[in-house]
Amino acid sequence: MAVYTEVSDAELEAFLAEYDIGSPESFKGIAEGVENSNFLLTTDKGPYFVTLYEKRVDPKDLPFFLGLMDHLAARGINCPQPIHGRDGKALRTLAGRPAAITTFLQGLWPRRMTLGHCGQVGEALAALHLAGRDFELKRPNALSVAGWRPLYEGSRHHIDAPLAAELEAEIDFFEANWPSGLPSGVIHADLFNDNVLFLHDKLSGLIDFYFACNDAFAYDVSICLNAWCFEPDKSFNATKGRALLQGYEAVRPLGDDERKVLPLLARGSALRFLLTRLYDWVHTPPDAMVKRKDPQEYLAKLRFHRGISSIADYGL
Ligand SMILES: Nc1ncnc2c1ncn2[C@@H]1O[C@H](COP(=O)(O)OP(=O)(O)O)[C@@H](O)[C@H]1O
Ligand SMILES: N[C@@H](CCOP(=O)(O)O)C(=O)O
Repeated sequence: MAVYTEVSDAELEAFLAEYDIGSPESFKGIAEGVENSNFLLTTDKGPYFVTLYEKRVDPKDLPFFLGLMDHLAARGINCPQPIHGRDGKALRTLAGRPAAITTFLQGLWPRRMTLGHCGQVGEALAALHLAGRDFELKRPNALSVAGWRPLYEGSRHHIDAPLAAELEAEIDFFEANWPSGLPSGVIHADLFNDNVLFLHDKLSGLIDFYFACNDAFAYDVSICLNAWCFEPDKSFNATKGRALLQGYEAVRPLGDDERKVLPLLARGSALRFLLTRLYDWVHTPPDAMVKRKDPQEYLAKLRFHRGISSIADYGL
């Protein structure tokens, strides 16, 4: 259960008075989620999604995230659209936290990922990359290579020496070999299966833009290959990988420069999620409200990609 902040009736009433979205009928905490407190608000005009931004979201990034959702929604991307109050503002304060209301998207995220999901995710990712090209605000990727060593340093005393040596060698390698000059723009940076909604097997929404930033498009593709194209036994499913890439390239073909470095990027993105999961694993008390995600899953992916030298080796 991840509702960190309780909202009193009086606080909710004062907050909603700023909007023109009808009279509230119910306001329920949403158990899923890790970072923020989320609520389903139903008014006589329909359902809305209310988020109170908790400590891990830097308030200075909120104009980027909310502005991006506005921008993408205006360009036809199915993502939560921030609701603006009568004063024009989408961001205000509720129960002492920065808070916003967005549209509520129908659909469920898939627990089992199919070929059909992978193709649609590829298409949606490319559409997002194209739609974000003229977004004016910028946000550097705080979890790119420069952010990896601090995560490792904060975790190293909790892991065994061989694993520490392996991770340190990976970070040394990437600090010296991270590709630059790739086609870049706004990326989602966390498009995992729990951030994509489907309705009757058709993609109905992309959510959770709170890691979005400016970085290489191909890096975002590599994040999706890792998140969508491995099986529970940790094996890579090349058929799913092909479906994802074909979906992506139907909308935005990858350049030769991007294809060449995809294995390196996939290894890097595996390390990025391994390190954040490891950091959370050792710093989140076992009785905390949130379920910790398994770092081992991403260690296996990292090791897999380390053995790959070209995109053809994946069977793609
Ligand atoms: N705009 C939305 N419309 C409908 N459901 C949503 C919306 N945004 C998020 N959700 C639901 O809430 C859950 C938690 O949202 P998420 O943004 O992933 O939270 P967190 O950032 O706290 O991890 C998602 O798994 C999804 O089911
Ligand atoms: N997708 C990341 C964790 C980020 O959590 P989210 O609920 O905000 O998507 C992972 O799997 O490690």
